[in-house]
Amino acid sequence: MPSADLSTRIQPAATPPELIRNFCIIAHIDHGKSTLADRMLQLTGVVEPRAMRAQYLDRMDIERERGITIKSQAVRMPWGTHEVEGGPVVPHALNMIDTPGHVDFTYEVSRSLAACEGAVLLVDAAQGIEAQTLANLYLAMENELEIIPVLNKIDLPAAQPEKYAEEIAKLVGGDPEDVLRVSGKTGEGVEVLLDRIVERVPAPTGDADAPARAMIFDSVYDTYRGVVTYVRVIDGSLNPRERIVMMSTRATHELLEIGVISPEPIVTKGLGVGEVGYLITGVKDVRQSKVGDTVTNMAKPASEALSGYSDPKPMVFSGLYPVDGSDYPTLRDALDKLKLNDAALNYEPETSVALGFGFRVGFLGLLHLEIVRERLEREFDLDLISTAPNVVYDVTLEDGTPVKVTNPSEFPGGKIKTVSEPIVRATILAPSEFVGTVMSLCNDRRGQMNGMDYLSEDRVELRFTLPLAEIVFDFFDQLKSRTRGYASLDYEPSGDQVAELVKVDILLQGDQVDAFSAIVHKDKAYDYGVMMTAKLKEIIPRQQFEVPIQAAVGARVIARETVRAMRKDVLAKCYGGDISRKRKLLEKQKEGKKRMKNIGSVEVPKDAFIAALSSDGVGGKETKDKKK
Ligand SMILES: Nc1nc2c(ncn2[C@@H]2O[C@H](COP(=O)(O)OP(=O)(O)OP(=O)(O)O)[C@@H](O)[C@H]2O)c(=O)[nH]1
Repeated sequence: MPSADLSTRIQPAATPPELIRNFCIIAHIDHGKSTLADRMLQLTGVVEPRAMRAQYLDRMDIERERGITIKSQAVRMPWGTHEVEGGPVVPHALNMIDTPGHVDFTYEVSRSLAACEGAVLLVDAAQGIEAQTLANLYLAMENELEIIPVLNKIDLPAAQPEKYAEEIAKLVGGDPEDVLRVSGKTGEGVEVLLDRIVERVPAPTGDADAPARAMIFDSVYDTYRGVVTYVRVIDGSLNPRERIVMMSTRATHELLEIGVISPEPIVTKGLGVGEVGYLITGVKDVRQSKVGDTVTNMAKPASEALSGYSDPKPMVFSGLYPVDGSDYPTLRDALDKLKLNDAALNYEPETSVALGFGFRVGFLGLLHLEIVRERLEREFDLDLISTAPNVVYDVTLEDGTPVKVTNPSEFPGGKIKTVSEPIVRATILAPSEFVGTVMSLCNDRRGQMNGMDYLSEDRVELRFTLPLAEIVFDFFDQLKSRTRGYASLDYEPSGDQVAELVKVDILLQGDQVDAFSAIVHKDKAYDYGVMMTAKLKEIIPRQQFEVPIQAAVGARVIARETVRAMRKDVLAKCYGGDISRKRKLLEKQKEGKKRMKNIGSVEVPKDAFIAALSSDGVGGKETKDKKK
């Protein structure tokens, strides 16, 4: 991360709070947040034109390639001037906190918002408001941030700033004229936006003499320096060489280095009220420096932590197996390494009859799954199979024992009282002509409608409660294809709900194949059984004997297909001749086959498993779509 020459640039401690403006940019994926951030870095002079590169703040390769922001970053930029009485004229310090836009990372977004006083609501002038903009806007409003509405990409011929300014004004209140118009690409209007931030975003307030309290809004593992923790100081100050305490775990560390990012790290003599910067304590694992936690001073500790800390909870599970079994140790090491930088990732070893040794991994959502998988494959050169993603079920047995099921094969076979599944509150935005389509899709997925609002004449916001399990598979793809790409989706967890769920097993020649088991709603068990048996019939090669493929719920078979046996042409040598001779040969063949059926076992090539389980294309579509 920091280069040696930069870390030796020492800045004086603590900027006075009245000169600080902490803000973030909230936007739907692709509406141009990173591009706008680039222009701001350039205009404020923190990045020299020759050092500029696109998406300056997105450090991870994967972020840059896919053009998405995964980890938030905070950067300090000088802007405007302020006369200190009797003193010099000094610029304001604008701290821009970049937030990830995707629903999987909502928790990180909400922590970043809590570190700001203002939010730039950035909307693509050719697209209008989308579901993620709405979700993040509501979060910002809950945090009582000053909202600065901005339309971006006004240079596009398809831009309709008038129309969308109305939409935005209706949503956040105020005059459509008040909505700024900028182009992150050409830089038009960006200076006005920076001035507006200084003018409208309130300066931070806090008690400089109180015990130190700083909120962690991000922590990143760096190979050379250990964990770099990003904080926003609320009260008091943090200074080098002090011992600090993480309030949720009571763990203590020494502050080895403290500084601000602008946009490379610059060491400072401390961080005061309202300031945003980074801490280095030499810890090696981001779990010791958790997002949302409060940092205080050990010598003079705060009595109460800042509110709102929660552990990230994995929502979606999938089995990850190396295609080549001998890669298992590499996969284990790779997961250990990724975990250093991803507090939300968790995994346990797992074995599967079909796939061998692997791990059951918990993710925040599908995009998270895809990113982890891609990083494993790319950074550690692994070839992986991932099983179809599933959610976590809470099963209660008849005797009252609770069982947590993160893998369909763990679903208890005995007497079950109830099964509950996670549900989400989903917001879908679509042009009004697609209202019927969206409703019927959500109905198919066991959704319940909670309400609907017109944002403008032709755009509607629909709200549903849906089981998470119905969304994790191909919901987003379906939504996009049925609305010709116009709908957008966002959702947040909303507790658990009891549902009639059953486990469907797949049997090959009577043997259960664990990797294909699935937990589905009882009304959909039959469809799943038929779909899976048909798919397997296609990919399992013919054997010397007949192979039945069955789908079963408990002991009841609900679907069946058969892979016919290969038939050797035993009559090949009989030219003409007696019919009874032919019959005799065929009878003999039949006998032989019967015997084989008993002794034979099905040989299924691993490729067939991979094809049947392939979850390629599940999730992360948003990011793929945008590449087109
Ligand atoms: N014409 C035009 N294109 C823009 C403008 N701003 C951004 N873009 C383009 O829009 C696309 C998305 O921009 P990004 O800045 O990567 O979007 P983002 O919102 O940061 O995306 P995430 O980081 O994934 O949230 C890129 O292809 C940009 O070149 C603009 O003002 N005008």
